[in-house]
Amino acid sequence: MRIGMLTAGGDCPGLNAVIRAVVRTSRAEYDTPVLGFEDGWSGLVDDSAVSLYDDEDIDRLLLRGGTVLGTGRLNPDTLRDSLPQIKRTLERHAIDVLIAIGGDGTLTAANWLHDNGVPVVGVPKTIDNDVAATDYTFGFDTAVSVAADAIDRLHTTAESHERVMLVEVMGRHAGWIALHAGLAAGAHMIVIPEVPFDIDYVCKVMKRRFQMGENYGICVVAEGATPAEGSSMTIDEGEIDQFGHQVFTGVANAMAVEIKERLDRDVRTTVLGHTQRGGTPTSRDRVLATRYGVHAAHLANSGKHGVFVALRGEDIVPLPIADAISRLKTVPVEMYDEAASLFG
Ligand SMILES: Nc1ncnc2c1ncn2[C@@H]1O[C@H](COP(=O)(O)OP(=O)(O)OP(=O)(O)O)[C@@H](O)[C@H]1O
Ligand SMILES: O=P(O)(O)OC[C@H]1O[C@](O)(CO)[C@@H](O)[C@@H]1O
Ligand SMILES: [Mg+2]
Repeated sequence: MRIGMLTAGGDCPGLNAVIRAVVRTSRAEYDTPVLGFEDGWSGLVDDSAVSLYDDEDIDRLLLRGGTVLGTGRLNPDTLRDSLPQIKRTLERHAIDVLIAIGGDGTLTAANWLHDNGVPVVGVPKTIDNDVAATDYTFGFDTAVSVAADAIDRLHTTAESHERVMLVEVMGRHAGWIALHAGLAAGAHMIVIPEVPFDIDYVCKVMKRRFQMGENYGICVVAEGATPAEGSSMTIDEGEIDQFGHQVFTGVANAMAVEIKERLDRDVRTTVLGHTQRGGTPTSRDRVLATRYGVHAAHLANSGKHGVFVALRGEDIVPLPIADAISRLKTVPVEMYDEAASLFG
């Protein structure tokens, strides 16, 4: 038995903890060698591989952010056209099963490989927390903690300068980071992709704060938020990049211009960007990533394929990869409405 492993899509804290857990479990309990493919799916297409040993270096990966295997995105058509090369790479290294660690996109590719006769086990990662059928993906807790810490710090400077502060966080289609970080740090307004916003309403919420005697306001905005149809604001739609993702044009900055004009207040924007994906994982993410890695290793070593590891309550369970990609897990409107009770 030989295991192949790769990380694909955006990086996130906890990827190295999965790698460590897979290697340690496979070597210690099954004496199975693990080979890493570098830089996402490209490593499999171009045969860029590295042996992973159960040594001190691997053990110390628990705390380290990013991924020692490297990651990246590859045009989905290029990937699909490369099936013969991928199969050749796997045969060359006598790989019996591939562990693919990634988000909805990576798991879509993993499922396609499985349908094409490649044994695959999936591990759900992403700061976006948008993978269906699992309660949480690792990376999310760290991203929320980074964003909440940043918002905490903005309260005092916003108050000192009597400003409206817009904080743009990641979240292409799902507003999980915005919702959780906004709630955790007491934001006065939260805007998410699932609920198109009305800029007049955002201004009304901020204005009400000033009328009540407060002198500042904080609004958290997910990068993928869009104005409601027919509302009095539009934003430029970015093009689709070579990996199939829309390029964002800066929704928070666009909102800032509108808010400044309408409220005649000082407005500032903070875009947290990739700080949310960097650095050491929180304890919660270390534990989740480690548990995912241990379970993925057991599944791979016992010949269970076409499944991914999912967190359901306190348990890690194997589910068909198809369940993970059946839909994007977005914030339910009722959950957003809970948060909306605190707006203003
Ligand atoms: N429909 C698809 N068919 C084949 N391959 C795909 C498909 N979707 C994504 N992939 C492959 O998986 C890679 C990673 O996907 P994507 O960029 O969506 O990130 P992800 O895994 O969802 O992680 P994250 O959202 O956290 O960045 C893509 O670059 C592409 O190579
Ligand atoms: O690192 P890149 O390619 O700029 O990707 C950014 C995207 O990746 C994510 O961090 C994870 O999918 C999204 O929240 C964000 O839109
Ligand atoms: Mg994704």
